[in-house]
Amino acid sequence: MSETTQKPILSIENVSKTYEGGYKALKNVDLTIQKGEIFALLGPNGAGKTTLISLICGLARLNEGRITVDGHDVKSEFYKARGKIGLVPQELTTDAFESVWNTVSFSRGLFGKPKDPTVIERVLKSLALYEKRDNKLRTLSGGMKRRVLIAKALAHEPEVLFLDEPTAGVDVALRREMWNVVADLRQTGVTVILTTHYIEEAEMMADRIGVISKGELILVEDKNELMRKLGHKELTIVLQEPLQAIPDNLSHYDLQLAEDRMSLTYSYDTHAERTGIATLMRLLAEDGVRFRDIVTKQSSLEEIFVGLVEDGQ
Ligand SMILES: Nc1ncnc2c1ncn2[C@@H]1O[C@H](COP(=O)(O)OP(=O)(O)OP(=O)(O)O)[C@@H](O)[C@H]1O
Repeated sequence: MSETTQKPILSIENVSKTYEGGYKALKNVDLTIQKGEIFALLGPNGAGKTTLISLICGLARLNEGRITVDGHDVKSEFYKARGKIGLVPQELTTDAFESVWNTVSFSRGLFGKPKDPTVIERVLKSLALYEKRDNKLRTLSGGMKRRVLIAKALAHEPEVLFLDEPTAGVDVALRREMWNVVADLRQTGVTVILTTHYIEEAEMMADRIGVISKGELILVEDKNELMRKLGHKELTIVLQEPLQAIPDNLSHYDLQLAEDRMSLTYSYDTHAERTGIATLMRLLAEDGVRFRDIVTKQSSLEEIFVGLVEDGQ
């Protein structure tokens, strides 16, 4: 696809953020996002997700590193950069007695864009809100209110949409509705960056996932690749005597012999119907390989996630 050769819609280079008082909330973050991607920034409370979004949107001061949105530097070309961004907050704070149409039109005006009913109509239709355009906000369901937040953020035709914890504090049904809304946004071509605490939410919505922990972007990976890696575990077989080589009848197993030849490590997929462990043990016994102990361990990625979940509690 030609998209990979295009200039990125968002470029974050070596960005750090130290708050007054000396707290370092972000450390040397590098990230490039291509147009049309749906990207999830996953991390526990306090990891730095909001700080990063605030720097991109100009809500916090950027002192270290560089950020561009569609080629515009967020510091030296703030208005151009900001105009490319739609920011969806968690709560609706606008006038409950205002109509859907007026609320969304007003948001467009805030960015200095001329009135354009065709744009507002398109945005409302894309979010299944057009029928409700004359409704006062207070009469809308929770799901509709959340969609109004997205419509407001899209009214000035941004290139990048930020969703800050789109399903925080919502029930299961509404969470699913939000996932569908984000999936539909893909058709509009807008790039979506969302923050979340939940692995399954990132899995449902995103093409790529970035994991942020204690201010560091510790991992950025294609969603499918990440999920594949996540299901892996390691089984270490501690031997009674050193083994010179892996026996031939075990060559199709993903086995590694330790340097001291005193242990074998087998990497397997926990989601697979058969892990192959029982057969492996039988074949080892047939080969006369005797073992002292067996230890299972999650992959390093799994450890990262377990750590994240524990941190987040
Ligand atoms: N204005 C500020 N001054 C000092 N420290 C701050 C400020 N804003 C945030 N922090 C600290 O920076 C760290 C990162 O906060 P941030 O809000 O970016 O995390 P987060 O990943 O968005 O968390 P959450 O999921 O809870 O929103 C936290 O330890 C927070 O206390």
